Amino acid sequence: MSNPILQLKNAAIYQGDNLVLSNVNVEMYKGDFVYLIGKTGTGKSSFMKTLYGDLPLTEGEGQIVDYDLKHLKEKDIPFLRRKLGVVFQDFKLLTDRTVNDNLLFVLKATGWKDKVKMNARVEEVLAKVGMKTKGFKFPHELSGGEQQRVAIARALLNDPELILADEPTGNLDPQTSVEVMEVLQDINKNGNTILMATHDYALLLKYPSKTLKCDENEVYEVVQRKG
Ligand SMILES: Nc1ncnc2c1ncn2[C@@H]1O[C@H](COP(=O)(O)OP(=O)(O)OP(=O)(O)O)[C@@H](O)[C@H]1O
Repeated sequence: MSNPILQLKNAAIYQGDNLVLSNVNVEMYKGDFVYLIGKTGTGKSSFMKTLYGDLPLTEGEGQIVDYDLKHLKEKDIPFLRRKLGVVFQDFKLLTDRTVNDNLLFVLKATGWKDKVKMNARVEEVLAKVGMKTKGFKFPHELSGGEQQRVAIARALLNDPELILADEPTGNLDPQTSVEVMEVLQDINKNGNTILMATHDYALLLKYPSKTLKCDENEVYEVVQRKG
């Protein structure tokens, strides 16, 4: 088997001095789609934040896309994040510019220079999420589901080895959640690896996949019952 994209061994997740999760052992491989579930406050976001370098890993071992989380330096974080695509519940689009400019902004910030290639890449990722014709719109001219598609397109720009989606459907109605989930399923089928935190059990039942649960300061795999 190839090397894991994500591997945590006996890791502990802290918020400041507060232990949120202990003894975390998780592995993910290329092409996996893994859910992270758990009640509110059980540590899903803290887990995600540790993976993208927003919280330090101080106990246990953690490797993610070839970075060692335990010895991650401040200067490594932008480079780590280039290998990850992070999607948030509240989309986090820049409201003062169009969809195209939101995406071009990220490309510029991550070192792209060639305008022709940049425009082509923007068009390519928008096509992947079914938003090719909406690049000229401002975020406020889009529905929540469309904004989340753009956020997913933004996450795809630098061809990430792992997509971390923290409650990506949390602000969306059930029908729109399914549409966004279809996008995530499509990109997973095309080879992208995805870790998705959610408390939307309807989605889990509709799109069953490996599921990790945060509960009582631990993370463990749960086996879904067949419907
Ligand atoms: N910035 C912070 N400083 C201190 N403690 C925090 C902070 N953020 C979260 N916590 C605490 O860490 C624990 C885990 O919170 P976390 O946000 O990771 O849970 P969650 O499962 O993602 O919840 P939700 O589904 O509501 O987002 C909670 O007890 C919370 O109060």
